[in-house]
Amino acid sequence: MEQFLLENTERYKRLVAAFKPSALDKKGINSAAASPEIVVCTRVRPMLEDEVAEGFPCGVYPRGATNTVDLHELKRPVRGLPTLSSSHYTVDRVFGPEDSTADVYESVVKPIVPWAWGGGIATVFCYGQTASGKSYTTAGLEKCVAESLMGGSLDGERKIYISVVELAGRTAYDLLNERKEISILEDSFGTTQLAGALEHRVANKESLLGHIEAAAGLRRTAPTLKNDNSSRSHAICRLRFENPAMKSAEEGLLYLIDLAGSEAARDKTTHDATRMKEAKEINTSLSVLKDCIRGRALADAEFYAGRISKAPAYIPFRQSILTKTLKHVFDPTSTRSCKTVVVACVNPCLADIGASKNTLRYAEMLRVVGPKPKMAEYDPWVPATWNNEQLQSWIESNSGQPPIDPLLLAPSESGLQLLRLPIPEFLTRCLKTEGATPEQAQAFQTKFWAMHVDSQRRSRYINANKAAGDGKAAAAGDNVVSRLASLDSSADPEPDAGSVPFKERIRPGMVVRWQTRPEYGSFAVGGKAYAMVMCPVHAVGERVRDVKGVQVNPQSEDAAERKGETYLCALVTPSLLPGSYGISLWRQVVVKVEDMVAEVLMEWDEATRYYYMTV
Ligand SMILES: Nc1ncnc2c1ncn2[C@@H]1O[C@H](COP(=O)(O)OP(=O)(O)OP(=O)(O)O)[C@@H](O)[C@H]1O
Repeated sequence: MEQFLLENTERYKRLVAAFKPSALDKKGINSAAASPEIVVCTRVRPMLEDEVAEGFPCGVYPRGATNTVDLHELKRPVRGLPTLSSSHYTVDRVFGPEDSTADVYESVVKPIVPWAWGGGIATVFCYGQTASGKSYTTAGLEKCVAESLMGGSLDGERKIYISVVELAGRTAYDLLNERKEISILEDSFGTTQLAGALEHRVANKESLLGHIEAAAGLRRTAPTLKNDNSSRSHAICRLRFENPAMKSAEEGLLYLIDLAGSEAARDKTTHDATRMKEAKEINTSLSVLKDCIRGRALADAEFYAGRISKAPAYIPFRQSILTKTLKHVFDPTSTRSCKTVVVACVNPCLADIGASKNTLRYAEMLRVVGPKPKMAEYDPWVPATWNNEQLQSWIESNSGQPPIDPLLLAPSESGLQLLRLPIPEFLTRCLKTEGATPEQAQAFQTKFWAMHVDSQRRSRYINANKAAGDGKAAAAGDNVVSRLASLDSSADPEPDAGSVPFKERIRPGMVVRWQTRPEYGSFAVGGKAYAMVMCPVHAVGERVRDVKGVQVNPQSEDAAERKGETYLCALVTPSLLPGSYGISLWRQVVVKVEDMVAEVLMEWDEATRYYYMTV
């Protein structure tokens, strides 16, 4: 084949020069319909000196200022002269041979770094055939990331940790610990852990780049993978950002992934049985990756289109070790917001045109055309329908005291966009308001999310009744579900509650902050104690004892005196998840009204099965 190409180079060049691109069809202009959380771009590297020296022409051409790439193959007909076969591929951004890695970084990667820094998950994949520039691009992007992270331009302080692992077949190795084999495990919370992989804290650019270089060196010189080792394994560089000001908040994650070469399985002539098996595994993992990226993009596109699906989308992330490792990027039940960039690297040399064509096809397939985002009609109970102005006004009047400054929390976001903001970033923005406390920020974030979840539940109920043809129930459902939703919170559901001091409307289920007396001192956590009112002590029988074993209602004169002023309460204590509480129904304490400091609003969260404070 190569001989045929070399013999017809001049003809090929003439045909390419005469090529007239057709007007872009639908696929060339549909970028607005693609998911806003994933950017797919193509990077066509320059021709290398040896490729030029061998006499091969270029076969891949970015089309001017568009997002389209033209690819020209030379076909050998049964009879007659060779002909040109042209195809074009459209992605979100195209980088040509003259674009540097810094250009790629500025355009598509730099915007997602603050996302990870703020507590979100950002992932960059470099995909492509062998020698297309994946490692070159990944290494360059890593340098740019190191500069951004250590340049001081990002908001606040973070502790930065790095780990680098290599996935070869079904085995994972730690590239920062002498290539020790490690396990990819799912813990009891469903989080994927790189069990045994070392994580190194990095405090400056040099140490970060030092670790990256050490990992790259180990990948290059792996004894069992001497030749084109990097093309046969995936390398995952994971940066984790811990926010010391928000210890319980979710950590930000930035993944930079140099994928294995995509063409490995086809090159049968140079591969023995082991290599062929390896190649098959690579192809499977890249194919699963494609399905996962598409699945996630589609789920995101549906979210932005305001569609409420009955069940989470099916994303086959468990089908390969690569996507299992990246579970929280792809798991449809994960509540974490992710942004993804795919750089499809292309070797433009005509000798490698078949593999380039596959790379471009793969990239194009990652661009999901989801449902068209349409702004739903404004509903004051559905945050997903709020534009920026409506969101800001809601924040101002629903965020407690002092009100959170809407310009600091949501300067330009719509309700949907704020729902997608990583939680730590939401909290950080709240705390920029003077006088706002971490408890208030947490409670407000929970309130906003609870409202979104309730609005979805309400829509499902109404849709289900509509589908069953019960219009009356659908209409009534609105009220019933609103009332039920309000009863998932400890807030007094009566409309005038706000104007009555809390001590004058104590009721079962009310949660209070209370001043512990010495006998209950150990129940205060971080200086604060919370309890849920159950009933007045005079209402309980003589056998009832409190958490300390002391009789609650001894019918003494003292207790009789305080009839109605002393309550049997259940302890409310912090639970496993950040910001969550549990109610210990059977650990009861006696609380005097005079010791109750303030009413605290708690909400039940079905998903985590814990209670959270609200405002
Ligand atoms: N944008 C570019 N500009 C200049 N040279 C490049 C560019 N991209 C890649 N190269 C060069 O091309 C060669 C192959 O690149 P690289 O090793 O990054 O490919 P790869 O896709 O990672 O290959 P493999 O899968 O075998 O690891 C290298 O010599 C690299 O320096």
